Amino acid sequence: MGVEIRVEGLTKSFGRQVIWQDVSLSIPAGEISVLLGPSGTGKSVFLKSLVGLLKPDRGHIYIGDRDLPYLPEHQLYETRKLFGVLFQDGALFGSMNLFDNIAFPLREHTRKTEAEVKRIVLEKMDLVGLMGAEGKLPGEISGGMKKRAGLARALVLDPEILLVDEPDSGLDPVRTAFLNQVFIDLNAQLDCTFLIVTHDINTARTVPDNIGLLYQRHLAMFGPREMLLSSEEPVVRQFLNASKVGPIGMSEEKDASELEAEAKMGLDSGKLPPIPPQQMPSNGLVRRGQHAPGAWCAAHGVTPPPGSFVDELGRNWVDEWPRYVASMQAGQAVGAGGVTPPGGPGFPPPGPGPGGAAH
Ligand SMILES: Nc1ncnc2c1ncn2[C@@H]1O[C@H](COP(=O)(O)OP(=O)(O)OP(=O)(O)O)[C@@H](O)[C@H]1O
Repeated sequence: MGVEIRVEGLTKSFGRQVIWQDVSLSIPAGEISVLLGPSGTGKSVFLKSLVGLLKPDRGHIYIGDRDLPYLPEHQLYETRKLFGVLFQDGALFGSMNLFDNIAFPLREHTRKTEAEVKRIVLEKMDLVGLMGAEGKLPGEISGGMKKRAGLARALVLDPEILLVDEPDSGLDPVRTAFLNQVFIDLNAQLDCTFLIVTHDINTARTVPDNIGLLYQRHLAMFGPREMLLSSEEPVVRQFLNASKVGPIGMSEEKDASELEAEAKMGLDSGKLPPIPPQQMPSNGLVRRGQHAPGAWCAAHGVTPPPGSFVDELGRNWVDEWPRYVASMQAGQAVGAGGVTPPGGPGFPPPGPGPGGAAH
């Protein structure tokens, strides 16, 4: 089922440079969370701290009852086995083919036979859509395939937590969309908590169950996707809508006179854009963290902007969702008499679980 990561009062600096301070949040077990923030706000430092590669100045990172920064070396080593990490470039060994790259952690950290190694590696390669590429070298494959190979390797020890650093870096929008679909499908099939650091606003708006935003050495906000997408908080609003108008400027923060000038010019239309439907697993499985579209807004008395939860075919998924779930529960294949996901493969319907309880 994945495990919860509970962070309390975490602070990190390098020399006199404070990266972030007093960061507290709970990353829910089994769900997908995304961490956003302007460049240089310390997102990668946060990931590295979670996995114990960097030591915070103070604060706690609880995985169950283990407080990671204060574990003795041998317990830290054991606890790290709960994590799979996908680094930006996949971090593959250039001289090894994909099979050996993916098999590496199994051969290093377990006593599995070569037959077992082969079964597990092929299973993970299948999960990320890389069957048939076992013999390729990293230099012979595309950037998207490298990321998927790195992902297969991150999954090979069946982690409870998957940390992903900027999966979209160096990928075109189509490859990014494909990789996002892989994350959604994996999260539906595996018992694993996902934390993805990204700059890609489209990913942040459509993939996660929860969003966090680092800004000016603090965690500006962390919570359910719909909460942040309907937030009027200026930094959150500007970042999630990729707007030039707001407190974030070229050099991270704008001064008061710039903000006043923007306000005078009335550059901000005052309207939030619609909340897009959340991406759905392509195999029709319902993910643990998914909730009925609009459930959070309804539970918290928030009126979503007009057009929220309407797909590009004009269907309102607040209404369509119960029919979709019913067709899944009746065992109908997607599209075969049930409700068809919008846009076909690669852009499945929004989703939540039956009952759609809010966070
Ligand atoms: N090992 C280190 N020693 C000293 N400073 C570091 C170290 N690692 C990171 N930093 C500094 O910490 C700050 C945050 O870096 P980090 O890479 O975490 O930012 P980021 O939010 O991931 O940025 P981006 O979105 O551009 O990747 C930067 O100023 C960086 O130079």
